[in-house]
Amino acid sequence: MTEVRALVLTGFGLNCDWETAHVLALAGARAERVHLNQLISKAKSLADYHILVIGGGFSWADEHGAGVILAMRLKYRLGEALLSFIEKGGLVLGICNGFQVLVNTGLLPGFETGRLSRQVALINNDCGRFRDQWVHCVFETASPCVFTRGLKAMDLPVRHGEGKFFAEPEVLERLESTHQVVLRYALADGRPAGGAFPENPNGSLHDIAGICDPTGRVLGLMPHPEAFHHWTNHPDWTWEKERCRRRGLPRPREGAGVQLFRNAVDYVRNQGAL
Ligand SMILES: NC(=O)CC[C@H](N)C(=O)O
Repeated sequence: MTEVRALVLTGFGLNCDWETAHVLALAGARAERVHLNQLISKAKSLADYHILVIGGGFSWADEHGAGVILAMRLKYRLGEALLSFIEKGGLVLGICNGFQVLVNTGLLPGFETGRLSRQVALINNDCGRFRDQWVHCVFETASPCVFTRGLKAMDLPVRHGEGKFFAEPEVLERLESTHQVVLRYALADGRPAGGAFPENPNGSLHDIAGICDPTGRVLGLMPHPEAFHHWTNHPDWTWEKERCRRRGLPRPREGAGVQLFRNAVDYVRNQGAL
């Protein structure tokens, strides 16, 4: 089978690229860490990949707002290449700082295809502090998102200072009606958090933790699926071990976050895009 090629962006303070490349490899892709300047100088081309991941970190130290400067670099130096990558069926995943970047470029929510203008924002957490914790996430099954097909719920870590999802009421309404809301922060029983802290760690409107574009091929989310690649990453893993022992069940094969990347790899394979 021909390989699925994923580009993991690096440089200027992005700092989750090794984990992200690792989990993409677990999911069956050939992942390559590529510096932003390699793309800008044309030493590397987006057109040679199927999946682009902009991961977490502190690009340009969050100056001028998290993800703003990287978004401007991408928009003005690689805007056309990005739009044509998406139009031709490429997948884009923005995790945390990467989500902030996608929002600041306008690629998310991407209402007007082919236009790069911002429509929503990720702003300072309501609690006024950086939050580093695990959250319960529930997925919207009606969403067109290709990364989250078949997913219902999972716990994932968040670590951010600017994660509050904000949009004007009419934009929120549009996101809801087009099912572009992909995942929400939830209570332990799976109901959306209803703004409750700390289940909703930042005060995001509608408990929104991630959205996609109308095609479902561009996803951005604040939680870090790459940081739940092994089942022992979860803070309750010793409980899980005991539960499996008592019930005679096998231990989990991997962390729940891997499935999101496997869905992307499977999507590329099934599209025959190879
Ligand atoms: N983990 C991250 O990517 C953090 C994103 C950004 N630096 C923030 O604090 O909001």
